[in-house]
Amino acid sequence: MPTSLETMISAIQPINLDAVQAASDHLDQLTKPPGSLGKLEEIAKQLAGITGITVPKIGKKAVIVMAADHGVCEEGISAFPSEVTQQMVLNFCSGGAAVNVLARHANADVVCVDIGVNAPLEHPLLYSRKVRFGTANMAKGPAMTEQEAHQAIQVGIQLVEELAAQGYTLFATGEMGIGNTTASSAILAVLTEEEIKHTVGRGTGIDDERLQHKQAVIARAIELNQPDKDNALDVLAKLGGLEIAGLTGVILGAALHRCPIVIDGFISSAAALVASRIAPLSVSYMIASHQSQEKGHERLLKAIGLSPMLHMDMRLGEGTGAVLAFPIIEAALKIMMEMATFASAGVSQTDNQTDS
Ligand SMILES: Cc1cc2ncn([C@H]3O[C@H](COP(=O)(O)O)[C@@H](O)[C@H]3O)c2cc1C
Ligand SMILES: O=C(O)c1cccnc1
Repeated sequence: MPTSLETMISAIQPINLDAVQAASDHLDQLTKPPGSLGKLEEIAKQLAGITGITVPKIGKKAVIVMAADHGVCEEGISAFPSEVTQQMVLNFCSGGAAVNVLARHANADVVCVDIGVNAPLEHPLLYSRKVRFGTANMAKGPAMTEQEAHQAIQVGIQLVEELAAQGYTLFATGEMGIGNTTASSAILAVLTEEEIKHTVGRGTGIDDERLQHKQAVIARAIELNQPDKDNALDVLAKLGGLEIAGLTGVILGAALHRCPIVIDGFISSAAALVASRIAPLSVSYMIASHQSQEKGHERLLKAIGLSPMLHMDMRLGEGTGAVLAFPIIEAALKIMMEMATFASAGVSQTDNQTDS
């Protein structure tokens, strides 16, 4: 691992357990049976631990949508052509994609990043951080060099640093890249030593025949590249995508800046799995938003140690599930701020008759 990345990773701190305890004590004073708000309480405690503040305030919110192309598309593994990636980037920039709508609903900003789209793209709202014009075809050789994977991770880390300086405190992962469920499935298979048939799904909606072909392409890519399962950076470089590497950086950057990072669907979770292997402490900064319908996502979340809060039968990516979770996260903080305590409301906290 490059020393700059090692230094950064060693700067990630564990979450503050005193703040978690203080939040837990406060929750138990509120007018409800202990633990009865379930995951809302877990989120409130996690936010306290992440920020080190019992009842933190949320500043600006952003979903970072990393976009890149995949050389493996020439194998015919998606239901859509690669050109859709660049077309969707312009759609994100003009505010018309699903994630734009849901981000507006959650009062969050969409930060769209060209980290490796296979076309020269320009738009006043686009963050141009291209590492290269798409990956190489992983079925014929490594998708990218380790140096490029590292560069893409740094793009993500630096972007979070920039946004944190502008007052953003809550982040979500999003992505766009035709072919990226292939890359994500391959990463999942290698890092968890899982059989390919359990890690590969239909992505944009391929039929049975194409699904079998997709599995065969992934098997070939793994056989050819021989990624080292104990070296997540090697796996990321050989099988990954530039947007997946960029999101790994976003997750590490959020952990470094003590900000919660909401993880979207299958592809975002592949980036989270890589982050968890490179920097295990980063997991406590992650909040899993939803369970995607993509096959393998449940396994992927389990491998990281995350439990999703929403089951919406969604399978889009872009950060759609993650921004949908923003209002729930804010609701958890409102509970901490606005609920009356047993003492202030004059509500009995114990059954005195049983006690006596
Ligand atoms: C119009 C359109 C919008 C999307 N937004 C996200 N994805 C999602 O689908 C792609 C992954 O599926 P596969 O691996 O099968 O290509 C990614 O771009 C992902 O973000 C989209 C796909 C399409 C077609
Ligand atoms: O869960 C996802 O992120 C997903 C699933 C299918 C296609 N694109 C994205």
